Amino acid sequence: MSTHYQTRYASSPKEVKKLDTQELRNEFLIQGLMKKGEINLTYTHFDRYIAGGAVPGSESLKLEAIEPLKADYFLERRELGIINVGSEGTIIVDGESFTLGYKEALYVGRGKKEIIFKSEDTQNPAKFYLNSAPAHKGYPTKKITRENAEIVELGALETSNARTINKLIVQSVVQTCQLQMGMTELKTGSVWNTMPAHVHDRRMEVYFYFEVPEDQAVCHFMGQPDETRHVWMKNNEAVISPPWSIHAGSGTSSYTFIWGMAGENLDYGDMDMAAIKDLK
Ligand SMILES: O=C[C@H](O)[C@@H](O)CC(=O)C(=O)O
Ligand SMILES: [Zn+2]
Repeated sequence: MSTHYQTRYASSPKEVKKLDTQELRNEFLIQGLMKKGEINLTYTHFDRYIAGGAVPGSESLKLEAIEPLKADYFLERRELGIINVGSEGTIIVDGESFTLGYKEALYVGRGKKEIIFKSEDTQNPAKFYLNSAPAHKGYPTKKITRENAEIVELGALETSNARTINKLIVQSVVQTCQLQMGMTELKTGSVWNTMPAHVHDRRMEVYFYFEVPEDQAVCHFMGQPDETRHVWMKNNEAVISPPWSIHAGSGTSSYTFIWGMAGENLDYGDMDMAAIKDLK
């Protein structure tokens, strides 16, 4: 078995308020997603969202149904979003091949039985970042690149938050049940993401940081707007954002991250903004 998983239970703002640094990290930080020759998943009890990574080495990797799904195959009652953050690789969905270059995405709908991951060059493997949510219906598989993504420029260099939001798996681009995913790239010299910050109690979210230089870090902010906490993060680490929490970050350099969310609606713009001056 090359598919591994860990479980995270959901927590309330009341308990999170009392956590120390390590306890906070144990609840929300996800490390070790990208291990060569393995699939590493985290099953969260926030909207039963799964986040993880698949890094096929010399052998291809098959996505197996992990025990908590109690399913014959992974996508029996789920949908899947994949973004490649490594070298070129191929995903074979019930015999149909989709090759993903760097930063390209694939949506796979409910009901697809066999998902296989392969790297083109096993020395420089593909790194597939995976998000999955429960699904009520099977929608067609679709590859998404920059050409068919919805791209929005936000922020300014003056406020250190100039960034490009690449909406990849969103309702204007591909039909999904509840999954939404995209990638935000910080402009050189800009370090703040998702600032001004927001919450959306209707949806949970997971951030996966990459293109963080080896000797740099991203300080991720979470918590209710008037009760924030921070989690220091390295390259290729993810962090769970409960639906009641802000999710924003500031880096010691520019970086890129993937956001993914699920819950009550598919409305990306449905956010409750937290004014910067009100943050505590
Ligand atoms: O709910 C949406 C997500 O938090 C992100 O898309 C926000 C983001 O990438 C940014 O502002 O930099
Ligand atoms: Zn958000």
